[in-house]
Amino acid sequence: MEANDVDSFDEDSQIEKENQQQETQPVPRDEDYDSFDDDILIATPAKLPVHIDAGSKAPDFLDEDPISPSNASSHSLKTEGTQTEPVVCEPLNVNDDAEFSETPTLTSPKILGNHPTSSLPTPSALKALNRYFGYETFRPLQWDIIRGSLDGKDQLVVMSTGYGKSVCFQLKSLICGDLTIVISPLISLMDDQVSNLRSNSIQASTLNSQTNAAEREEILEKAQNGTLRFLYLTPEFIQVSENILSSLKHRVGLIAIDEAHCVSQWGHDFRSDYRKLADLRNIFPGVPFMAVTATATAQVCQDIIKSLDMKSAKTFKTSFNRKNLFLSVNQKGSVIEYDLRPLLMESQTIKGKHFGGPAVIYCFTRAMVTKVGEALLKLGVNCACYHAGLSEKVRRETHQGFIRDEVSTVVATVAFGMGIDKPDVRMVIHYGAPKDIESYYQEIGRAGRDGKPSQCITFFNAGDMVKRRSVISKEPKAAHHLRMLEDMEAFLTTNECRRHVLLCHFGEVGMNEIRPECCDSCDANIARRESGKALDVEVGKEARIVLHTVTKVYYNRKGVTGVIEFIRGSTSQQSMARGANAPFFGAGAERNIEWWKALISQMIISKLLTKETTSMANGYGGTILCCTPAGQSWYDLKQQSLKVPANEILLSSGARGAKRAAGDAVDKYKIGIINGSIQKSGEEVKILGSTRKNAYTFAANVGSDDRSCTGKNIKDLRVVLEQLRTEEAAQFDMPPFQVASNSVLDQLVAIRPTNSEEVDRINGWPVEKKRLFAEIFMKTIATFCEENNLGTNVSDATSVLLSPEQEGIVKNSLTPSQAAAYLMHLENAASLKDVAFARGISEATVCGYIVAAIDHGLPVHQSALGLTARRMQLLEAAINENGRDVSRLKPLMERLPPEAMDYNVLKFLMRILIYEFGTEETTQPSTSAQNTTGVPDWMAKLAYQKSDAKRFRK
Ligand SMILES: Nc1ncnc2c1ncn2[C@@H]1O[C@H](COP(=O)(O)OP(=O)(O)OP(=O)(O)O)[C@@H](O)[C@H]1O
Repeated sequence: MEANDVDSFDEDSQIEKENQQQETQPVPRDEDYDSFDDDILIATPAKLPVHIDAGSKAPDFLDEDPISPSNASSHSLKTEGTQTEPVVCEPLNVNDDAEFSETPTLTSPKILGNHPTSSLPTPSALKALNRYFGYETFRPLQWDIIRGSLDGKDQLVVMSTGYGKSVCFQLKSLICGDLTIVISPLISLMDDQVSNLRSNSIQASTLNSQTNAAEREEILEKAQNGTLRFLYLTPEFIQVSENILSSLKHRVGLIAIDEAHCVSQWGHDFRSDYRKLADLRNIFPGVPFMAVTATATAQVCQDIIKSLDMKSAKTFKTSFNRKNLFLSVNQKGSVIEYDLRPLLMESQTIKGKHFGGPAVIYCFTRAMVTKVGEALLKLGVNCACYHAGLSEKVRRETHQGFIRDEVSTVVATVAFGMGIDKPDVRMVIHYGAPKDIESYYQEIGRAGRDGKPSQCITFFNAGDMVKRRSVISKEPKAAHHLRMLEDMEAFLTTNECRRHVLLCHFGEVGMNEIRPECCDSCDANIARRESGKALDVEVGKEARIVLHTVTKVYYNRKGVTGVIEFIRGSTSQQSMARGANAPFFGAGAERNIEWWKALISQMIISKLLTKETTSMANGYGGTILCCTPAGQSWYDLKQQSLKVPANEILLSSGARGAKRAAGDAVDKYKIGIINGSIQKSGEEVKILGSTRKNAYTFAANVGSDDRSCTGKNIKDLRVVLEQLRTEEAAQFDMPPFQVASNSVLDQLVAIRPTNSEEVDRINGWPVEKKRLFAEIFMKTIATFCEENNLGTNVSDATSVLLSPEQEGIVKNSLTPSQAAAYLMHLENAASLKDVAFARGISEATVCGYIVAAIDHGLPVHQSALGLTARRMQLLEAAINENGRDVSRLKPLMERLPPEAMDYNVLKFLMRILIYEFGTEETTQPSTSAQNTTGVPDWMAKLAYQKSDAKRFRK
């Protein structure tokens, strides 16, 4: 194949340069990339003397028989609803005997008899959950999985990131008092988990290349005498430690394989030593395996089961959907600062600017890590870099600094992937296209593991994909990885719901609808729908031209560039314009290259076309555009209609920069928009009423003198408790989130406990943490509340500025998302941007939520939302000029000075007016002259008499 037939990996074709801003950097060298193997340090342990003690120490709280059905039956089923619902819980058919021979081997010392445990959580299990994790209930599937391990079964657990896999494999030893071996890929990850367990007084250790001989002996002693509950090992360590492991065989009750997708060659992080883990069955016959991962397709699941020899394994799966993550994609510009600055919070802490909380920025190469790090330092962000080219010491410091909140942002290669066990990461940014869709899912999985809203933003341009392809094409299993990259590209370029594209990769369907708080595509579609713009574009005729060119002109052997050149009648492709092809040559000349590229992207997403990799005569790799079987059958069946999701490019005429049309063909191929502008003459219009029916009251005017609590001092209390958490963490040498999670802080602020009964109501604070820290937190709360005249020991501190009637409206008339965003605004006088950051959603979505609150007459903060008297007066004038027609925002916006108003402010002011004056519906557009008598009194007065504001209280 000739070089000019395909889209080259190594240089962008002329046509692309013409239309896209691409990075001009050369394709990076191999050593510029990090694989997570870089983080592993392997050691061959010395042979050690082995002591075996027969007794096993059960935990002191274990005062009941953990498996007694009679105990279990006295308890109701306790499972907590969470962000992701389980979707599958059945055996996978790997081979014919996979479903059978479910016989727990009784040689295992810790398998609890041959009778199955109760289907309800036992008292001892609930007690352990509460004591060590601070929770009262299991999340769906957790108990089923723990039960399976108590019954000695092999299990594969595929649970979304942040769901609570650790509880699944940690509870067995805490109930039974035996030892769980946890196999984990990274030393840093093991260290974090061990430190977390120890901070809850659980005996846990790790053996790796960095453990010295004396420590090793001590750890083995504890493992053998039954004191140790968890021993974390890397798969590489296991390969060289048969003697050590054999010495523990009477103690081990469970083998947990964390990040089990590393077992599979079809996973995104294959590790050859993971594949040898089935050998452990010879050392620990009958001990159950629990393989856990957050990212596994059906193919990877089957591979794990086969490779680990888990013939009768049950597979548990939850949905891959992480509802609290907002997904968005931005075009990457040429100046890093310009791209990242808008994401920074306006306020800054003493430690500098930040992205609304801890953030991780992933880059493709080490060089890019350095550049982004430098850009952030210039912007005043307290950040650190992490990649495998840095020394072990520097990496460890960065990691520790991040989990201890000393640096807010880490800029990293994928070497900083699975090893981040920090629950409160608020933003994950990919600066450059991610490697593939599974790596992307794993990396964004670091965000919001505490369940709170968090953002995942990718910056990319077409050049990134070219570079990615170039690197992947040299890797083993290139075809498989290129397919995963293709799914990544579909995610990045889609106009449909991005979550839908992501979940489809993992075989989860049914998410393809427009939802708020989901992704930027959904937001754009919501805005499009609200403003009456088209959601779909009819591109049937153009799609036929593309398919004809791909299949009949080039026989699936041409890149995107060449295909578009032919369609647009470029002289470089003139030689192909013969015979039957002549009318199609130049048939799309009236549209520009960008438009055709957007169409081809949509056709790839719709699976009518695909990109395939090929090698060119010059030795380089490249991609060609091929018709899929679905595309071929659409074409053969002479289909004329194809609707694809609209975007701004496809909705535009695409005429900019278009070349001269060749022949008459052009006129035949006109684009058709399905949904046009909504309002046409004679349609229903809304006229603003002329008399005020309700008086709207702003938050500043709502009485609070007689209330003990305001949004401001609640916010201050939160800051005081955060500071206390940092001080305590430093004193106990642990990360702040281990002292108290953000959710615990939220509850402390809401309840403001000053006695142990109230402290006990706090969910997610383990007993040991309460023992260590509750007293100091209670003292600080009591002092603060006294000084600020705040009530203590209350359960609901949310409705601080509202009357009981308004509280009822918030609870009953707003959706939970609307209520949460609205209360955040109300209690903190937070701007749209602040709320959007805090909740990890777009400003447009927050705007919609606050509009819903205004529609119910709930107060908002004027200054936080930019609702000035001048703006209201301008709007009033524009409404009058528009015949008091308030059905559409656009005509009003056009009458306003551009610098005076934005759409969000316009929406708020308009809804306040509608709340006050109501609307009259008519089919006759009003032609009445200006009517200035309708200017609301409150706004006119506010402009001149601020002190008069109280008059407008309810
Ligand atoms: N039953 C429960 N109730 C409430 N919270 C829980 C429960 N079980 C676990 N969690 C919390 O969920 C969060 C995530 O748990 P965990 O670290 O085990 O996630 P994970 O599934 O291992 O995620 P990842 O794949 O990202 O490492 C933790 O904050 C944990 O305390």
